[in-house]
Amino acid sequence: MIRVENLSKRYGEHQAVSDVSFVCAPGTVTGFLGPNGAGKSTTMRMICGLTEPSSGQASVLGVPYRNLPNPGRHVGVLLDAAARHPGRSGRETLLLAAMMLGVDRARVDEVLDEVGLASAAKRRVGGYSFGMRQRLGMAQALLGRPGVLILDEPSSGLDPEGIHNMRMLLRDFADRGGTVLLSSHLLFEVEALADRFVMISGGRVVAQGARDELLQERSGTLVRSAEPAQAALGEALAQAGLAVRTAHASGALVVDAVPEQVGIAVARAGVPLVELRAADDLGLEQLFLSLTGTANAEEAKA
Ligand SMILES: Nc1ncnc2c1ncn2[C@@H]1O[C@H](COP(=O)(O)OP(=O)(O)OP(=O)(O)O)[C@@H](O)[C@H]1O
Repeated sequence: MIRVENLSKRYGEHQAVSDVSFVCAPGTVTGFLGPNGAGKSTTMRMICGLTEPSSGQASVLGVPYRNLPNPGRHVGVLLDAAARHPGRSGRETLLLAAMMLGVDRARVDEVLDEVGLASAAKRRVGGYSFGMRQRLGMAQALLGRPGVLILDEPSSGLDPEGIHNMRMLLRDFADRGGTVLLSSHLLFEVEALADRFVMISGGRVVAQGARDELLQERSGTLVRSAEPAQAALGEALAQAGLAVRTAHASGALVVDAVPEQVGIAVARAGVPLVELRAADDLGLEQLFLSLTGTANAEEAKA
């Protein structure tokens, strides 16, 4: 379990993160999404005790990260894949980490295998590609058999096969009861994997929830009555103060409300319906772009 409560971070005049709150439950993958500069890394660093929040708090497994005894045995963290000693081999890097964590050496070969780095394990990290460093970072995060994973842009630099394998690995991890928080600025990287999404823009959470919740909340309700009752339907919606966003040629209306609100309004007016459902004309990608803006937050700031 990861709990983030009203986290904020100010750098001088710049508010990098504002009042961010969310919870990641065991058995789920949470996709933390936002454009460059949105505040994802800063939030994750605050969760892991690497950046001091200006206000608010975060806990992992019920306590602040810094209070976890031997945190690597509980939480696997991948924040900066580039930060590895270039002169050591991948295997040496992990053997050292295993010694510090107090895990057996056999686990090193297990995780090298899991992330697909076994064949390059004896090569110096300095010669690794960015994607290979990401794999190594992932291996290190998994080393202590943690129950929680906090991963900043873990897919960046990976080839399609690497992305696929990582998705499988993380899905399996969550299905066995693990908690995963992973960030990305690209929706497609996490869309197929995440159970919940936290969307952040300009340091603020602009939406959060499961895919269907997010779409349902914002895409409205499609409602249609048989021809003779169409006027009555329009009146019933107006009386209930529900706005019609789109009127389709078929007579169907898309209303800015959840299906329950529309259902109650038309039932009160006694209007017979032939269709009532969540409108699905808005995809997650469109929602993400509309909420976070297509512009790069760093560029917008400049
Ligand atoms: N140490 C720091 N000092 C000053 N400003 C910082 C610092 N770290 C981050 N920022 C600023 O805070 C904002 C949020 O940055 P952050 O790295 O958290 O965003 P991000 O969503 O992770 O972006 P990216 O996808 O580019 O990594 C940015 O405007 C960034 O310039």
